[in-house]
Amino acid sequence: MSASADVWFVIINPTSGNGRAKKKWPTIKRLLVQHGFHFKYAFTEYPGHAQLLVNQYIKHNFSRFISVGGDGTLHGIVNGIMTQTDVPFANIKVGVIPIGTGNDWVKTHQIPRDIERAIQLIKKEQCSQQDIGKIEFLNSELPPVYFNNLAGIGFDAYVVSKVSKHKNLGAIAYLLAAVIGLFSFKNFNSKVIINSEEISGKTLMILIGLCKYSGGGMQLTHHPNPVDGLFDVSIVENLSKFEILKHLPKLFNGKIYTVKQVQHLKTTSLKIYVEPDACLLVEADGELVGAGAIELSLIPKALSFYC
Ligand SMILES: Nc1ncnc2c1ncn2[C@@H]1O[C@H](COP(=O)(O)OP(=O)(O)OP(=O)(O)O)[C@@H](O)[C@H]1O
Repeated sequence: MSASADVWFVIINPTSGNGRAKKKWPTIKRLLVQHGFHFKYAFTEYPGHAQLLVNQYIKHNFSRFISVGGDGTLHGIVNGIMTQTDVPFANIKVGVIPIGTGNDWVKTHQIPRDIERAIQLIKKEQCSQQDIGKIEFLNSELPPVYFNNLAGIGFDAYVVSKVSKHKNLGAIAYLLAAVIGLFSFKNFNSKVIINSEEISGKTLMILIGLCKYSGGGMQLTHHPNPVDGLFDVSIVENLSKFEILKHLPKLFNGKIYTVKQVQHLKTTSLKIYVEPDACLLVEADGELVGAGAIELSLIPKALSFYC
């Protein structure tokens, strides 16, 4: 393979946006050529493939990647960069053409949903560095997972496990899965070690945010900032189903901090212990990544994005 730092590598997830990425690829390819990009490309063939492609192509000197897909595709690319040891993370740059279902990460960075405008933005080659989160599983052999948007344990991960069958409905799928999920999810006991403090009790979910939006436009943490070197943590205590439904609009309008059963904290690291038998799922950037107790740490301004 010809190695070149000047050639872009484009990763397309054909399933993103309910198949829209595959349909739109001929248009995207034509626009990339029109805008003067020299690139190689590959379609992901299975979940997890984006990470392997990035691992592999970094070895061949590629340092500029473009994600054509949604938050899950970008998550794979981020993990491909963070799990390789050939090149310093800071030398790799990522652009995004958002064509997924939720497209939550791009909202924080105001990356246009319009394909040509997204390409023009990448073409400007102006980068911003962003904090990246690392999740380590305390009671299993699973490898660490990195995230660029938001991670969570409990109800939100349960929703992620249910959302795929509704994705044909677009971003509303997350809300629908949340409402349906309410009737089968059971709150759990947790212990969070954060800023030398221990917070224990019955919990609905714990969210660890870097960027503002998740779940198709929900705002689940208070004032997250992807460049401040801090996680914005929401510990959502024992809300009943009725209370969740009552507060539903606050998940979208940024007023979650007004709900008294939600504690907000900022930190660079935390540990979350949960009942071992509850088998609580963990999600990162809308992808299911594991289950059980976790430790999270923040890597300041680890990655550069065209935005
Ligand atoms: N060829 C493939 N077949 C099946 N799944 C794939 C394939 N390639 C990638 N995937 C998986 O598809 C999932 C969804 O991708 P992605 O998140 O980009 O799209 P989306 O779900 O439509 O958008 P969003 O996450 O923004 O709502 C990811 O978990 C990814 O690992």
